[in-house]
Amino acid sequence: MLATADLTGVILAGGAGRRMGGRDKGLEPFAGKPLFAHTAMRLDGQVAEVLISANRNIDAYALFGWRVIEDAHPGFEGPLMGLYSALGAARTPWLLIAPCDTPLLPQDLVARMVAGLGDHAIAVAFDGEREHPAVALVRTALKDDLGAALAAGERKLSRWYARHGAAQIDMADCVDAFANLNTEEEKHQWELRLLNGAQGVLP
Ligand SMILES: Nc1nc2c(ncn2[C@@H]2O[C@H](COP(=O)(O)OP(=O)(O)OP(=O)(O)O)[C@@H](O)[C@H]2O)c(=O)[nH]1
Ligand SMILES: [Mg+2]
Repeated sequence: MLATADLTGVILAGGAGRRMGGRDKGLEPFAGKPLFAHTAMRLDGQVAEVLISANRNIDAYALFGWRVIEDAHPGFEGPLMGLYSALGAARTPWLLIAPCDTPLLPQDLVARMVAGLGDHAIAVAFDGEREHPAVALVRTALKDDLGAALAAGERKLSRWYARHGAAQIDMADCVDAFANLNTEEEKHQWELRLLNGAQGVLP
């Protein structure tokens, strides 16, 4: 069984945020703090190190104290590029990625992902209906394999996972945990829901 010391947590915050007016989504205020900090704080303490995968406003992200990793190839190539860059920066044999815009991920995310990994090299979260490829546990040794896939044009997380026979981690009991705030409207709706009684969901 993997221990805290074996894991690096990575918050993917390097996207273009097109559906949020092109703004840096991770830095958008949400329920009192920047969106990315919700997930980063949740992982902190459950992993050896938290990394922030970002491509803009590096100084603003760095203010929070976590190491910031820029994509190896700039140009908003997608989350697979963020994963590749983080695999190169990690000092542990395993990496757990999570998006910057899912502030409600379960408190015990790390334990759940680790428990369901088995002897796979990748585990991906599953909400009972669909997979969430940006919530995954990945073996750091796959870096070169991913580098070759990227060089061959691959840009889709799920397609690269499929090559390695990823384990599915069933989280059907907490579908709301995967609430994904892509637009200003979604962010607003979730802020209202939390204010109207869902407090306690957030740390
Ligand atoms: N490091 C890195 N992360 C990325 C990149 N593109 C997307 N992501 C992250 O991957 C996760 C899922 O991406 P999306 O929800 O599509 O976010 P986005 O690309 O910023 O938003 P849209 O432009 O509206 O699609 C988010 O946490 C993004 O920050 C990238 O090129 N590099
Ligand atoms: Mg996108």
